[in-house]
Amino acid sequence: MKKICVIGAGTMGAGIAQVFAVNGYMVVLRDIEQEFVNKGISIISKNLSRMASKGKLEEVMIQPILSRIIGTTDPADAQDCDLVVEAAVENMKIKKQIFSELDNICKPSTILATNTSSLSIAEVATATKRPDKVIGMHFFNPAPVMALIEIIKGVATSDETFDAVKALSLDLGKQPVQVDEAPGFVVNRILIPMINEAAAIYAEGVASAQDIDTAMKLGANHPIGPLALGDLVGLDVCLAIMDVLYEEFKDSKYRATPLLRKYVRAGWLGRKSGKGFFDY
Ligand SMILES: NC(=O)c1ccc[n+]([C@@H]2O[C@H](COP(=O)([O-])OP(=O)(O)OC[C@H]3O[C@@H](n4cnc5c(N)ncnc54)[C@H](O)[C@@H]3O)[C@@H](O)[C@H]2O)c1
Repeated sequence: MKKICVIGAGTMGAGIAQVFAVNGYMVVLRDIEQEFVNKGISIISKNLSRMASKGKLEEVMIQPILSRIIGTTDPADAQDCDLVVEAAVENMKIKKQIFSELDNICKPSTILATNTSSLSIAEVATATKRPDKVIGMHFFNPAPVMALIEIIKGVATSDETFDAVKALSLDLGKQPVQVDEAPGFVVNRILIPMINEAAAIYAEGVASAQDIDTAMKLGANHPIGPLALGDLVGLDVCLAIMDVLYEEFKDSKYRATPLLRKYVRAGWLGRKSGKGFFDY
C-alpha cells in the first residue's frame, strides 16, 4: 500500500493522516469543507513542529511530511488510493453514504476501513459491493501517540483484508489487536462507561470535576482523569458510543447520564469546542 485516503479531518482524521505521512505514505485528506481540511492540516503542522522542538523529529523532515498530505473536498480524489480510513462523524447513516460513494469511486482492490468507535462493521459493509474488503481500523486518540490499533473483522471481512491491515499497522509502528465485531469492541466497552460513570458522580455532586480526576489518577494510577479524557475524546463521541452500547445491549448499565446529553446539546463538546467538564 502506498496511497491512503483519510475521510474527515477532525480530531482523529488529522492524527491518522499524520501517522501515515510520517511513515512515508501519500495521504489524501478529505473533509466536506475546505475550511475543515485546512484546520486539520494546520493541526498536523503544529504537531510536527512540537515534535521537532522536543527533538522527536528532525526539523528538515517537516516539509517533506506535509508535502505528502493532499487536502481535498473532492470525493473522486480517493480513486487511486489503496486504502481508505474513514474518520467522519459517528453516525451509521453518514458512514453508509460515504462507503457507498467510495465503493463506486475506488478501484476494486481498495480496502475500505472505518475508524468507528462502536458501530457495526458488517452494517457499514452492506453499503458496498465489497463487504470482504470492509474492516474496522480503530486508532486511539491522539493517533500519533497511542500505540494501539483495534482491527475489527465484520462477519464478511476476509482473512486477506485482515492480514493486509495488520501488516500495515505494524509498519506504522503500532500494536494491532484482533477483535471480533461487538458493540464498543474492547477498549470503548470498558472505557466509555467509566467516563459516563464519572460524569454521573459529578452530576450527583459527590466530588468536584478536579477531584474526581485526581482520585482516578492517584487512586487507580490512570495517566489522565476520566472527565479530562471525556473532554479529549469529545463528549459528543462519548454520548454516541453510550447510545450505541445501550441500543445494542438494551442493558440499563449503558444508559448515558443525562448531564452528558445536556452538555452535548449545549455544544459543550470538550477540548474541540473549548468547554466540557473543564475549560480550554
Ligand atoms: N475522538 C476520539 O477520541 C475517537 C477515537 C477513536 C475513534 N473515533 C471515531 O473517529 C470518527 C471521527 O471522530 P472525531 O473525534 O475525529 O470527530 P470530529 O467531529 O473531530 O471530526 C469529524 C470530521 O468529519 C467530517 N465529516 C463529516 N461528514 C463527512 C463526510 N461525509 N465526508 C468527509 N468528512 C466528513 C467533519 O466535518 C469533521 O471535520 C468517529 O467515528 C469516532 O467515533 C473517535
